[in-house]
Amino acid sequence: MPLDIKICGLSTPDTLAAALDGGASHVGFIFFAKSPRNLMPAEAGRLRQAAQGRAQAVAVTVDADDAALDAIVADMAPDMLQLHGRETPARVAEVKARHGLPVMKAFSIAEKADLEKVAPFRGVADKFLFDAKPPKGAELPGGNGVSFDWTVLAGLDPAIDYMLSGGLTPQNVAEAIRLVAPPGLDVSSGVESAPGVKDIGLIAEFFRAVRGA
Ligand SMILES: O=C(O)c1ccccc1N[C@@H]1O[C@H](COP(=O)(O)O)[C@@H](O)[C@H]1O
Repeated sequence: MPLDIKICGLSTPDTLAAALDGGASHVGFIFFAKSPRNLMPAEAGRLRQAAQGRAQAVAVTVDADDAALDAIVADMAPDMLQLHGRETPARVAEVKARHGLPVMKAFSIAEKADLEKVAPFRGVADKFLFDAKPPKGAELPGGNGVSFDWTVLAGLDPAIDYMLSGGLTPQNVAEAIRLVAPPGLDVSSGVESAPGVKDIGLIAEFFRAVRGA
């Protein structure tokens, strides 16, 4: 099965084009005011048009209420919603029913025991994203460029469809693939020259590293 690759936190047409030309299966747009990658829904809606028919456009939200999600869905028309906060299984089910869109639920992982949090979401969320726990005092629940011990994913039920995330870079992605052979990868900070500033060269380097793995 081909490896899913999501380039997340895109905010310009040229870096989005680099992600699509590189072969991204998913492109992510952030809706979180404290993030340097934050977009307004209409802005993401204009950008995401280039991804139509080429990659899944993912709206990344954090404990968003119905009004915020309504605006994102109306103005951006995402293919998928990523819920990156403390959403419960009931809330995930509610969001799916309200918007009729697939949901990727994110989890913060540090040790094997953290994977037990996934069970109540199986059959509710369509996909999972395993990210590192944010560093103490961090403003963002994700997009911190921090990795976790990927080996905790070894032995995970192969029926769990997930993206490995957190601190991936062109330098370490081959090692992540070698260690856990994840079905998908998600990168943001690792393809930036500064927080929130995606770099076309680093995006291309990331795809080269994945292909060479
Ligand atoms: O990237 C952000 O600013 C962000 C904000 C709020 C929730 C999630 C966010 N990003 C997600 O975290 C992963 C990992 O990022 P990184 O590669 O470690 O920088 C990113 O791909 C988004 O899915």
